[in-house]
Amino acid sequence: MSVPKAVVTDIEGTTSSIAFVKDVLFPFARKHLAEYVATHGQEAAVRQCLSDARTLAGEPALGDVGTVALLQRWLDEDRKATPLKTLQGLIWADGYARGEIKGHVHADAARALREWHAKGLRLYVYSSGSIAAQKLIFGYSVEGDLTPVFSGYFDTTTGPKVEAASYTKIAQALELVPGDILFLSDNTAELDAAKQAGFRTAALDRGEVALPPGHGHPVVHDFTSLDPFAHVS
Ligand SMILES: CSCCC(=O)C(=O)COP(=O)(O)O
Ligand SMILES: [Mg+2]
Repeated sequence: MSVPKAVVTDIEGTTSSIAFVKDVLFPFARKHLAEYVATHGQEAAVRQCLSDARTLAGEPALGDVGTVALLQRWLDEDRKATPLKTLQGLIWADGYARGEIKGHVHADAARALREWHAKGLRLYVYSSGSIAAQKLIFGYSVEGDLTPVFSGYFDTTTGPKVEAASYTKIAQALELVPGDILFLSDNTAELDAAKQAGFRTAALDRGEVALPPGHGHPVVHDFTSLDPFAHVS
């Protein structure tokens, strides 16, 4: 099989540790959510998130305090809801800018992404984190600014990561046939959806969570053992 023309990568559990997202990013957003909404609640982007959250919850009459409580519940449940993800990105922006957060990216992922980019492979991100949040984790990363290696970013505004239609949309946006794109993720439901859309896939098993048995995707433990230039699926 030919070399893929593009790689699309997940973040949490793939380029970056699950522990960083769960133990640093999510608690930071939870801690600052109420204060952020109180301070920025009149800004159009924040009002839109609050309104979208109420619509999504089917509770259009909820006040700001009730909406914050709803968003905190969603955060605790790790709901991949676009208004929550957008707000998280806005809150993290302050943390990154103040130097309170540095984005975790595994050294092997940073090294490989830079090498693949230098060799001309087109690289994209598809994460449930908002596009703004994706640019922050890679822009303020412990491995330096990785944003120059990426040609584009996709988030839940393209669609849920567990639906094949989302990957079809990404392939159309990249103007590539799905079989020319390799998708990397630690989540086999996402990999199944990508495979259903015709993408090539590889599962990252970094040992933080067990992959379900019998998923059928090629498995690698880090990016070092992943060579898209020799990839066969
Ligand atoms: C952009 S870093 C925060 C990631 C995040 O919010 C999340 O829900 C993880 O989603 P992923 O699709 O990267 O597993
Ligand atoms: Mg993931």
